[in-house]
Amino acid sequence: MSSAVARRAAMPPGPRLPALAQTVLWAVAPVRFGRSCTRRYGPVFTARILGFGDVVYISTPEGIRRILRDDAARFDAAAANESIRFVVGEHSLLMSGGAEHTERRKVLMRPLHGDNVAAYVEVMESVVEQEIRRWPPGSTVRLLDCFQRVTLEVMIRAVFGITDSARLDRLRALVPRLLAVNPLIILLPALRRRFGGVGPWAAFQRLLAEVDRIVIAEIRERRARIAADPGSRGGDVLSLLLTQGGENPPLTDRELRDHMVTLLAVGQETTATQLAWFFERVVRAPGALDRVEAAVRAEDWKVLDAAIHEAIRARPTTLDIGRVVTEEWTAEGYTFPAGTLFAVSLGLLHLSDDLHPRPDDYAIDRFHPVEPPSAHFLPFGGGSHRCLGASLAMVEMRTVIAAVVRDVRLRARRAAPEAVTPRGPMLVPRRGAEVVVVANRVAAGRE
Ligand code: HEM
Repeated sequence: MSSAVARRAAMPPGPRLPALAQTVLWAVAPVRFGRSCTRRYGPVFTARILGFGDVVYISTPEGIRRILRDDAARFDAAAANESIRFVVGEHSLLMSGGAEHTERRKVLMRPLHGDNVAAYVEVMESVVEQEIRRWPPGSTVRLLDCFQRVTLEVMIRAVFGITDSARLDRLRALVPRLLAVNPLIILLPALRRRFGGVGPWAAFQRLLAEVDRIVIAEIRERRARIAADPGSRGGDVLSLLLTQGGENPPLTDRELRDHMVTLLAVGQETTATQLAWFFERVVRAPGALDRVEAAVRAEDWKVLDAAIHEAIRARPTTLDIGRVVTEEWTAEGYTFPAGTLFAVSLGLLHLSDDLHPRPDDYAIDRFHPVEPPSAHFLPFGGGSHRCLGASLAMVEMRTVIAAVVRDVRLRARRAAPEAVTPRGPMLVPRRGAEVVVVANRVAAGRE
């Protein structure tokens, strides 16, 4: 037996299909592919994905806890994020590990802390109100597009603190194109060539350069403005990063740029997509929308959070997070060599029949009044890489949902659930969460 065959024999079982066929199934319908492999081979299986090689999927609570917490020092998250280094930059939190990661995280933690985030609610309310006014009664709206606009606006104003209207307009146009980066250039480094200035890489480079110019110009101007008048500092994340005290040396323009683009890359589409899935689920589950409306009226935030958590469980925006093990590691009856790539599948954990009975049903009571054990539900990951924007995301989702259900009555455009469809790194509702606006108290022109 060759050593490659021997190594593969020692790996967890997985589909025998050729790598190309597995890659196509994984790329077209990742949730269906993951769930059918789990049913057949169990919660630890090996898939062969072109561009990545053997990928070990793991969705047991014990395995996930060990990778994210107990044995975290033996796992490298940055290596698994390598494919997006060219977007987020070398100073990004996503590109660091160990002590360097701890340092970078500390820097970003304070501005994204719950107390600061509460100050963004006013901006969020005004942004969502403006969006809702554009939904005339009787019309069909694609909520994913609407919430993309809302979360981008919140990001530009509350996180970047940009008020210059020319810059705002330009970023509004550029960012969606930047985030819709052609997945082929993420997966296939060989395509990252300029080919004489034509093709997806050259186009992406031009886009990134323009976003960088705007972000760096904003950083420089803000730095100068705050230096001239410290009282002009805003409460946004960029201003807080520019003025943080302590022993740390001030952040360079490039470091700030990488932090800001990272927040944009990981925070905007996730929240928009999760909001779209929330309504896609809630308008279809019998009684769920009424329950959410009653909770908002009664300011019963526990029920609203339960409804949000259940939507995240039932419709994850990404199926897994990547880790590369840096030394031999024994778990789940296998010994994995250093360099093994793991897909830590929070999505498959949340869809497990054993841990969440009838996982395809949307049921708010799964999370209320008693929540499932924390090892069975990790919406924002865990351990040293746990989502830094969890407070911001939860506050934003509560605020947006509360505003929508207070003023608007929605119903599903079609009874059938929308299919889960990959779009870039996100799993989105195929029709963009289409709903019909039954009534709207604030639609433009009604007063
Ligand atoms: C519903 C929305 C969101 C979900 C479901 C979500 C989920 C996650 C998950 C599962 C991770 C862990 C990744 C890992 O361990 O490798 C993560 C990391 C991260 N998230 Fe979020 N996220 C959301 C929104 C946000 C927002 C709004 C921001 C900030 C503006 C943000 C910033 C980050 C950052 C910076 C990390 C990297 C943390 C680190 O590596 O130390 N996220 N997120």
